[in-house]
Amino acid sequence: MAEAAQVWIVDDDRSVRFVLAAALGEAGFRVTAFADAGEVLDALASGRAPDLLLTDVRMPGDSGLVLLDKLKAQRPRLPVIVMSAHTDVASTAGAFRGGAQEFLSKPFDMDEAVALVRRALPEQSIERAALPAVSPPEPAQALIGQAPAMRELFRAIGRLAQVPLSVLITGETGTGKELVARALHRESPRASRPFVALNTAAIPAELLESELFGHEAGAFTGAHKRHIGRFEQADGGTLFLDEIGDMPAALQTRLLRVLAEGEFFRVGGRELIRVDVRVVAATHQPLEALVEQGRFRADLLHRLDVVRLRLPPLRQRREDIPQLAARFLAHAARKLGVPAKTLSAPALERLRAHAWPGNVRELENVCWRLAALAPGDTIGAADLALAFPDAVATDVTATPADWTQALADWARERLAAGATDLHAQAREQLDRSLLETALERCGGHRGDAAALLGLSRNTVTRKLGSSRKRR
Ligand SMILES: Nc1ncnc2c1ncn2[C@@H]1O[C@H](COP(=O)(O)OP(=O)(O)OP(=O)(O)O)[C@@H](O)[C@H]1O
Repeated sequence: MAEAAQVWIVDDDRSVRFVLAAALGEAGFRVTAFADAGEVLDALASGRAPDLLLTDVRMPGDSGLVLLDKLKAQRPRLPVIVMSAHTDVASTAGAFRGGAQEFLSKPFDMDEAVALVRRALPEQSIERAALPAVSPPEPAQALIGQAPAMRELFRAIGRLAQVPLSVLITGETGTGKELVARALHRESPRASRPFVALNTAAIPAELLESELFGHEAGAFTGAHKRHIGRFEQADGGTLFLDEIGDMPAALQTRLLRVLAEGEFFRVGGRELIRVDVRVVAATHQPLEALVEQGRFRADLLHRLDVVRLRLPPLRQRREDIPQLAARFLAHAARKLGVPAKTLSAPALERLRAHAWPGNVRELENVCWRLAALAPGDTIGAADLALAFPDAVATDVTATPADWTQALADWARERLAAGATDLHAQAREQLDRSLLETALERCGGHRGDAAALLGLSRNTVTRKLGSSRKRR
């Protein structure tokens, strides 16, 4: 039987201990609360240990930061979340420098606190916390992939995690770039230090510099307090820069310098900050093309792109769809508290045929909708309409964009060349491709091929006859 992850809370405020313990207990964690640092050290000395510890800063006796120091000396890999109403520099920067995984400012929202605990826990313990004892072990965020390209990728992650080289991850949106970056971190000697992610495209250009490098109080209008940037937060760990192609030019120059020198000033600051950060960048854009257009610095590309990992789009690894869908359906059912559903063979076949412009994220969303909306235990092909709400996507067997485009190009060319029999030609080719593919899949069995295509056996026989005659 899998055990829930152990979370320890240290706070001298009894009401904080109470509400946190209740929320975390409800989320499936086993929680022990302590009123001061001394109690925690005693418990550790007696051989007990948590999977994660949440500590207040100001407490009678040892402060949370002193406790953090002592804990890190004994258990360097233990994730610690420091919480405080004092979001001043001494507390936040001290917490991160001391090796805290996260900082939680009080007062906090309980959902936020639970989410932070989930994020900070090592994957294995999340798995233990999130799963009811009867479920098969299934890591919440593990990368799934049987396709050859994915297996090759996993091997590369294993090798690359050990060396501190910069990695550039490329792939369409939703292919799992962030998951790969997290895996690189988790498997690396930096695993006990923070993984910090920043989506360059999601932050307004004027705030990006201070988000990355921090700022001093009064550095600009509105900068009331000192702010510790992502580079500093990630010290000793990994900084994941998503959508790096969207970084403004001036900041590219600054980033390049910081990567070369490993040190920087906060915005408006005079203190030179040195950090040890492994940068993993990701992009869905062709950076070489951006370099040619003068929108991305070639020297920055070379610095980030020491090793490149390419994530194939889902439509090029359709063999992974059944396993991914099963995982997402099971996960969604657990989270929604509904019975787990499975996909019928025709439904799965249709999912395999879909073009997946949104890749794994799109599949994940579809599975969540099916888990919530499909009426029975088995999801039939007709139920898929529930998960593809807009008109274009409703029919998941709709022609994939790549060949309709090719067809349109072909038609344009032929029409320009004066052809007048396009429809007959295209239809014959369409019939032939569909029939051959379906027959190949069914080992030549016409009845099965007809069922797969949604045609009668007689129609298939007739079409085969006419297509053979014409060839
Ligand atoms: N191979 C995989 N196995 C399991 N889950 C995956 C896999 N790839 C992606 N996912 C899931 O799909 C979703 C999208 O993945 P992720 O955010 O890593 O993609 P991304 O390429 O970084 O997207 P974007 O380019 O939009 O930032 C996440 O919920 C992730 O957990």
